[in-house]
Amino acid sequence: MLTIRSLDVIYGRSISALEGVDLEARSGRVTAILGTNGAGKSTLMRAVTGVLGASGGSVTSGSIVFEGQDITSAPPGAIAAAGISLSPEGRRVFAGLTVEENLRVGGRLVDRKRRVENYERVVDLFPVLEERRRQPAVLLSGGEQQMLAIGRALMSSPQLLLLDEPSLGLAPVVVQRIANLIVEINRQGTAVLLVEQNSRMALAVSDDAVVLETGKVQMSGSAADLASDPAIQSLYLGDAAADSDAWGATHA
Ligand SMILES: Nc1ncnc2c1ncn2[C@@H]1O[C@H](COP(=O)(O)OP(=O)(O)OP(=O)(O)O)[C@@H](O)[C@H]1O
Repeated sequence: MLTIRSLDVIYGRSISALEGVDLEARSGRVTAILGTNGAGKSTLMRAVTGVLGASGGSVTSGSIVFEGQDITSAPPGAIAAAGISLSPEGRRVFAGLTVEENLRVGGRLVDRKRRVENYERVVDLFPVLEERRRQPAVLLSGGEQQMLAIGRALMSSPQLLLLDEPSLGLAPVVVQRIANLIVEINRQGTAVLLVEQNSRMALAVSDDAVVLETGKVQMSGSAADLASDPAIQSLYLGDAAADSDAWGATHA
């Protein structure tokens, strides 16, 4: 579905952020990208969604192909139209707009009939958004804003949903809910590419996983294999995470 080959990204003239990155996100699956601060996860998200230029980055070699279409240098609108949608890090809902208006913005690229269907799907997944639909997004809790950000991304009927740090800053019980919802969204047929510092949660909901370190892929494979790998356990699923709670939700 999404195939990234030998991708190199730099910021400015020479700051290397990604080097020779290979990644495959398959249809029907959840793929996790793990890595500590500065590993290159956000850079990869920017490259896939076509917004690298806005932060001074550029692809210097390699390719990003989605459903057979080369999107390596495509503008963000074309990438969205091709079927990729992002729920950004830090949620970034439109604080002054109501919940319903936020969702409508997410559905602006699809026709009215599809928009109504997608709205029904979103409020089925997140009933609280229907209850709060006339309230400004700023009044929602952190977890509800995360649900709104994911819901807004789903409004464009993506084939591939990108989730950038959906657990960031949320309480463990809310992280658990978000994790369950990721599984449900995937079960309904949407492929998911999940960027997470909360490795425990990410590996629990994913089929496949890639570990990035200083811009390079250190390891990739099935999430189950990675979760049982001693190096991953000590580096990403270590005691600090295990002590905090089942989902290691203190990574923010
Ligand atoms: N706009 C930018 N200009 C210059 N360097 C940047 C820029 N954005 C990121 N970098 C550098 O690129 C590298 C990868 O950063 P990136 O933000 O992609 O990592 P990350 O894994 O997403 O980390 P985090 O979880 O902290 O967001 C880092 O060395 C970072 O300092």
